[in-house]
Amino acid sequence: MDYHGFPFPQPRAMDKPSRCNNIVAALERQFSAIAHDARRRGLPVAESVPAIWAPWMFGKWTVIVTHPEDARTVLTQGVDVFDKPVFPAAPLLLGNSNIVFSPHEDWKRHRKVVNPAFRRGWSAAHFGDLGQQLFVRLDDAAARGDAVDMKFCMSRLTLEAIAISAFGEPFNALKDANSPMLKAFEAMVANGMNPLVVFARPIAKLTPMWAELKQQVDTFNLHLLTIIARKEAALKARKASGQAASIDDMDLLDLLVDAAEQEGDYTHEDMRNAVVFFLAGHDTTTTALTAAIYLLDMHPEAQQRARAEVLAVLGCPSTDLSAADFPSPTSAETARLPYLTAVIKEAMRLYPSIPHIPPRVTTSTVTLRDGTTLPPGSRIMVAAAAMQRAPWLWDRHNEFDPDRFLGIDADAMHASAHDFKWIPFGAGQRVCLGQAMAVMEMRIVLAMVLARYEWTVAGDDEALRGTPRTSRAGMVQMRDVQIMFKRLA
Ligand code: HEM
Repeated sequence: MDYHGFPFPQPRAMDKPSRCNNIVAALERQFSAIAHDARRRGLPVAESVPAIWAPWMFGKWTVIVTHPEDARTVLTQGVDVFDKPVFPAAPLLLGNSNIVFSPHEDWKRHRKVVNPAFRRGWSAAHFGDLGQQLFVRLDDAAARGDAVDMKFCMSRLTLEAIAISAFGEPFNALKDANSPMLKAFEAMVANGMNPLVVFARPIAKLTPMWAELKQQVDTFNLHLLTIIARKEAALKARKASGQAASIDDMDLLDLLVDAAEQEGDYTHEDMRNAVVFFLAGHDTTTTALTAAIYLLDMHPEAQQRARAEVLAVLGCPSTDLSAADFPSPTSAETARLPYLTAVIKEAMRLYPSIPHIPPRVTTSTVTLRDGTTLPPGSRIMVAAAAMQRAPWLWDRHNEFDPDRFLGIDADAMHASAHDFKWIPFGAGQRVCLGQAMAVMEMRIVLAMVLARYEWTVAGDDEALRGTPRTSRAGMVQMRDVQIMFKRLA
């Protein structure tokens, strides 16, 4: 079958994403609508998740693949076959050039500068400290018998993780609800990620929200520029005193400042776009952590098994210890938690934070697994969410079963270890840069929570029935997951 940009069935009856609360239901409805439309046109239809289909998205036909072999082709071929197109996601927040959405040529510049910060590993103690800060909130809620909004708590924690680990500056997101940096960030993101702003900018520009958003971006940038100015002054002072700055002592923002200082082709504007790291690493990790906590309640035997593994590694710390004295796993200890790691992988399989890997565009003619030929300039996306729940790829595809990952090297988070059917972090050259950070953060925080509490889901009705609400648009976010924590005896 040849694809020249028009003969694919347009899923006219497709649900509008904004009306779907649940990603599984949304995907099922989308696929059945597409299948119905294709059958009406006499086209062959796969009986479950289609391996390839092409809806009309953002003003263009977009080929979507859900077969692991096609995923491998799309994500691992070089720039001479696939590139990332300029994808104007949240341009007001991210500017026109950034590491996540820029095409190859521009991306290389960004990646070269930030690579060292992500290569040298992360401080387990930082994440342990965040776990202790989280305990203060959870202890308090447990003592009062209050439910905790899990997404809210995890969202604060993951924001703080990036602020400290990558930028060396706390937001105080867990400690201080009125932290200026936190408030500026949350206000900016709420408007900046609004579907109207992301998908229908010309209309958004006509609304008061646009002016408000511009104001919020300015406020956040001002905070960021203040930090940058401090870093620049420190760098200059260090150089003036003849001390060479070692890359090992520099955080992500130090590296960006240094690159801008050395001029080259790295600019102040690029540096300010560092906000992309907050956006890339914050909601994504929040969803994975919230999903894991939720699923561990719905499956008490898995919660107990994960806890037993953690306690064996941590040596059964007394639950009477204060939050500040509670131990956290070291980096080496996190590598001894295979079952917990399998739980994280299974949570990310069922609720991938990024359901469709950002689009690629063909730079030469490409033939897909079933013989479909795509001419240069075709837009294509890999549907991670659909693939990770496809019944023809997974046994009991909608069930939570961490054991399915135990036969695989526990640390293997790359797609090739899973034959490309598990790809929550993407794959190939543009694979998630923050993967190692996110995995370490999730293992440490979940291990600490398991060692101090047991928990149950409280409300809402859909969550109690096993289908927590998830938000729409481009990312999966868990909503209304209310949890009651109880300190372990
Ligand atoms: C569970 C957490 C996370 C998930 C599921 C996730 C997922 C992803 C995915 C699917 C991509 C796109 C890959 C592609 O286009 O092929 C990506 C890219 C990226 N992520 Fe993550 N991410 C997570 C956490 C983080 C964190 C904590 C950071 C940094 C603080 C981060 C930074 C990035 C960056 C910089 C890119 C662009 C990489 C490039 O193109 O060179 N991510 N992530």
